[in-house]
Amino acid sequence: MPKPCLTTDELTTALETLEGWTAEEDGKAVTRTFKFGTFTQAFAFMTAAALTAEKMDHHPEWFNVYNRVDVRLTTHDSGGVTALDIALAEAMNKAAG
Ligand SMILES: C[C@H](O)[C@H](O)[C@H]1CNC2=NC(N)=NC(=O)C2=N1
Repeated sequence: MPKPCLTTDELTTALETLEGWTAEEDGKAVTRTFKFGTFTQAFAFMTAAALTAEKMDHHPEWFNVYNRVDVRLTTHDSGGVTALDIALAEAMNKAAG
């Protein structure tokens, strides 16, 4: 059974405490760009985040160039943002330090 998508109000509230993340215009995903000092730091972040994502069975869409990691989170099974995306976004913020 897929998780329910957050309502617009729930998403707005969640984003208030989620540093750096914004909702896409249609509210179907949340995004953040992480910047690091070096490629090694960016890749270390991706490695830590990947292990967490695998444990959660919830996986990011992301794009890396040198020290930048663009992340998009959505729950494909539900067709929008769910509590799982918020939990993974929080974990990624912690992993980024
Ligand atoms: C079968 C497996 O549990 C599902 O495909 C999981 C895997 N990771 C996932 N990740 C994301 N972002 N959304 C999903 O709906 C999703 N579903």
